[in-house]
Amino acid sequence: MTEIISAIEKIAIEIYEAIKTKDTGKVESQNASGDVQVKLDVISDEIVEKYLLNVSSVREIISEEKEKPITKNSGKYLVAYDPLDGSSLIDVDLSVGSIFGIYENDYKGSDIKAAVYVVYGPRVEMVIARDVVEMFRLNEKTHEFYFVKELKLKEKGKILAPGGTQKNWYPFHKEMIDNFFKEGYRLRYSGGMVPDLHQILNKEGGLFAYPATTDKEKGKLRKLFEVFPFAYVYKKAGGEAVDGYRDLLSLDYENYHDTTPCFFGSKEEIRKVLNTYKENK
Ligand SMILES: O=P(O)(O)OC[C@H]1O[C@](O)(COP(=O)(O)O)[C@@H](O)[C@@H]1O
Ligand SMILES: [Mg+2]
Ligand SMILES: [Mg+2]
Repeated sequence: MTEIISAIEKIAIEIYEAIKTKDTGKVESQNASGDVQVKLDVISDEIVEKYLLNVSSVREIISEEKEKPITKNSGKYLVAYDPLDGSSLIDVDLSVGSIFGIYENDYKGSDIKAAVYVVYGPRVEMVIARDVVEMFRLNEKTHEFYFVKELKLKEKGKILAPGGTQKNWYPFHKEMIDNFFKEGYRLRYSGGMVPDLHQILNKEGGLFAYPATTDKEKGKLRKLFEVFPFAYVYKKAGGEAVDGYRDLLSLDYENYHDTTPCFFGSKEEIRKVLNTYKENK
């Protein structure tokens, strides 16, 4: 596992360099989810592949940007990754990220054994979730990551990241979100999953929601590359992560690019989500 983490450190430094220097334009191609790709999606994916395929303990990798996995004939771990999450935000200079789920045997929620994400913002920060959740920061002079703090969620927070197109929210979901705001929660949503979830962890509580909507019954965020890794991080940080009804890490998948509605947050906020969804099943 440590050789995977040191590979991700090198990946983060190289992607950060690419973000600062490369063209943010779009390419003709689309990824496996049908998203239009920006050049940096492709460049970032190539950087991840270059390093991860050279790690002896990695047997297989699969990218959000590719249809199928790349398999070697030895190694213990499977890595599912989003090389550049929120890439459409780069040309407005907002923070973006990379997400890595480290699995054994398969890519079900219960197969995930660790998760790592990187935030490319005013600083570069890396969060590693194993038994606990630890945050590191890049020293841009020495090119080394140094430990900053452990990330823990309190029972309840004060900020809310309500994703999805609001005109397509189910009425009961809209009422639940409105009630949080009536309780005084502050809106904190950038459209970048990584910085939005990183903010809640650093503020020690709150709720991120990307629900089922009338136009996207299964939500938008991808199980293997985005949802299971962050579910692992939030649960290890003392929070919860559900699809509205079930623990996200209890979910299986059918296709590599399956999406799911997802809620990540402090225990109290997730209890409210579960109660609301149960009443409106
Ligand atoms: O623009 P929307 O519908 O709110 O969706 C925002 C979500 O989509 C994403 O940008 C999808 O990420 P990708 O850039 O990897 O496709 C997430 O980062 C973010 O949480
Ligand atoms: Mg993504
Ligand atoms: Mg992406």
